[in-house]
Amino acid sequence: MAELALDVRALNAGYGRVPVLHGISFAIAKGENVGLIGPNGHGKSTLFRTLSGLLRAWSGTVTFLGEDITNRPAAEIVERGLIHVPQGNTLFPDLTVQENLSLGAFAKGPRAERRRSIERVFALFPRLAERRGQRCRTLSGGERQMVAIGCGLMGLPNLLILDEPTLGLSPKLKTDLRDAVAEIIRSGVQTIIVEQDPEFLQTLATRILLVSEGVVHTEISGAGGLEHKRIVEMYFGHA
Ligand SMILES: Nc1ncnc2c1ncn2[C@@H]1O[C@H](COP(=O)(O)OP(=O)(O)OP(=O)(O)O)[C@@H](O)[C@H]1O
Repeated sequence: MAELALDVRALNAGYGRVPVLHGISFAIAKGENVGLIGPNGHGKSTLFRTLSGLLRAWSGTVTFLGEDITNRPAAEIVERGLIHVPQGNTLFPDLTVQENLSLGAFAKGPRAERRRSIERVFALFPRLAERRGQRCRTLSGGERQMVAIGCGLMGLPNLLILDEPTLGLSPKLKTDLRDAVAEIIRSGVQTIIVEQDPEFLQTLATRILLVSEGVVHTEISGAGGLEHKRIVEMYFGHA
């Protein structure tokens, strides 16, 4: 069996007494880029919160690069290179683009690389280089999303989790973002991407998991790209 980047086994978690993840299991090999789709409210974000130490697992295990990280502190999980860019606006609104990016490199290893990493983010998103001194509250939605992904990259991820990166973006910005994520993957960063738009995942993911009712319901894979029709069939039951 291929060496695993991430191995999630029988994971249960939820809020208060309400379960959301119902024993979810899946494994991701090193180098694989995986897409995750599924109906709203079926536990995708909850899964990522649990993987990244923001929510306690009730039972089950999460193994990352061969080490058990179940319920480890979030800061430790980030230092190990499992970095989650959550959905929505999570930037510090009164800090500038550059200040927000710098905070993404708070851990010791990434801190030493901070200057180089910022230049890499600016090369990837030239719009941010032009706006490096601008407060994040005045950025457009698309620019904020770029800063959020940039913050994730500043932490030097081994595995970068992007939770609905295209939410609210225009078709043109979606295309630009897809090109940027493709570039991130080419640079050697493995990704898991949650996305409602199958076209966005088509060229980026080599495997797509459908998460429904807190478990992996079904999956499809395709070397060298996934057929749009197969993704739509998986999602809706027909093309
Ligand atoms: N902080 C919270 N407290 C209580 N319930 C929550 C909390 N966050 C999420 N939930 C509930 O957990 C369930 C799963 O939510 P989650 O955000 O994981 O879904 P999702 O699949 O990511 O959905 P979406 O695609 O809409 O982002 C939903 O019923 C949601 O209302």
